[in-house]
Amino acid sequence: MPGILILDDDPDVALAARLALRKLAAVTVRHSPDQLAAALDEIRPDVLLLDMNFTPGASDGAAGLALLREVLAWCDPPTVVVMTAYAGVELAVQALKDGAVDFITKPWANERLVACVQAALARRAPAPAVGELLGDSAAMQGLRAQIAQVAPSEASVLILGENGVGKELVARALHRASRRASGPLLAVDMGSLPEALVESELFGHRLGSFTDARESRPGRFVAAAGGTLFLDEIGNLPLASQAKLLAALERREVTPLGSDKPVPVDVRVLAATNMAESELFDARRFRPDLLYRLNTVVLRVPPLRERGAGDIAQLLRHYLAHFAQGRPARDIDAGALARLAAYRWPGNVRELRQACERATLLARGPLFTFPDFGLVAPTVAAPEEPTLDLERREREAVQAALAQADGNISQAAKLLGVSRAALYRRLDKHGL
Ligand SMILES: Nc1ncnc2c1ncn2[C@@H]1O[C@H](COP(=O)(O)OP(=O)(O)OP(=O)(O)O)[C@@H](O)[C@H]1O
Repeated sequence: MPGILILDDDPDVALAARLALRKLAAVTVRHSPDQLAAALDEIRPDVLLLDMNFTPGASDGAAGLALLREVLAWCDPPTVVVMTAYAGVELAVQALKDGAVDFITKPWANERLVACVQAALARRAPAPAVGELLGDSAAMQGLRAQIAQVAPSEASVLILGENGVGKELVARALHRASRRASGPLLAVDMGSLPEALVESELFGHRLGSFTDARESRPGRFVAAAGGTLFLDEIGNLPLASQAKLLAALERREVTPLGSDKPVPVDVRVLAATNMAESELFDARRFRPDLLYRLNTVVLRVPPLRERGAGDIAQLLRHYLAHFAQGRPARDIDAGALARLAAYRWPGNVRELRQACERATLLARGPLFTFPDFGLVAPTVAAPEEPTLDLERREREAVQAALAQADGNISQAAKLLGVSRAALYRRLDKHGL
């Protein structure tokens, strides 16, 4: 089960967050920054929910920012979501620049807190070599050249590719090489955001504009001012909200819910989807005018299986060394390397990364063998007695759905009748 660590000196706030989040993950609470290092070591949380002030009366967030930097310097750090007061929007923006993935303003609506942490869990912080898009195949060299070419412009970029191929890394690389690099890069995952919250999330809302709007809140367009807004899983944006997004992009202004005053915005928009292009160009699902606005440049990130054995070997070496945490990593048995290179990798680089973590934890021999990676070899299994073991059935159902959806997480989640985040949790649980 994934883990969440909450660090807040206010016991009431910490308890409220723990109760709201306990269905998502194992939640641990600590109240003092002095306990943080030990807790990270012991729990290895996937997400850290971090308060920004720990001294009575202090509100500048300096303590929180220092802790944030400390946490992100850890090997394989958790994804960090910071908690600020509404008045602390500038602080939130600074935290995003420094590497937090999101912020939540206090007091929060529980639904928003859950959506925000769910998204943070699903996009578990990339490895420290973040942004380093590894791979020397012709396809990856071409992609890096395209990134270098389009990054300095203000053009909207649509990033296409299967789940786990590295679309978010591409977005980060574009931002870093752009003129907005010193501004924030703010990612919004449309796949994990409840439909009812999409517009308030993007455009903000005024106090009382709907039942749960207990405070005014700046939307993501405003929070990303001077930087880049990355709209992930854009294919999940409800049709009703697509018109508003189009208007925001065209007029370069947003109108928060409950307000009639438009606010000018200064962001570059990057979008990504794992949808097949045929689906995306289906006007019943996606407005063509919005699509043309978003796809000034289209970057296609190739699936791992098409990048060749060299890229797979390079990524394996990289992630095995990463998870060895400074200890010498074992070599991979030659037969195993050949099988890994021939494997289909339906979950792409994310699956490879998880397989490396698993192998590092579980391998016992002098060399890594194929079974150490816990991958399901594409062989036809002998018919077996039907099993009543619930865990095993769940694992098999997840594998079958992934195979049927050809590795597409959204589709597999739909087949299973669960959310994407719930599916990610199960993938994690079963080491898939
Ligand atoms: N070329 C690469 N080199 C190194 N690591 C990579 C590369 N591509 C992806 N990764 C790693 O694989 C994981 C998944 O990448 P990322 O989240 O960018 O994929 P994605 O396409 O955005 O996935 P999703 O569609 O599920 O949101 C991350 O841990 C990322 O660091």
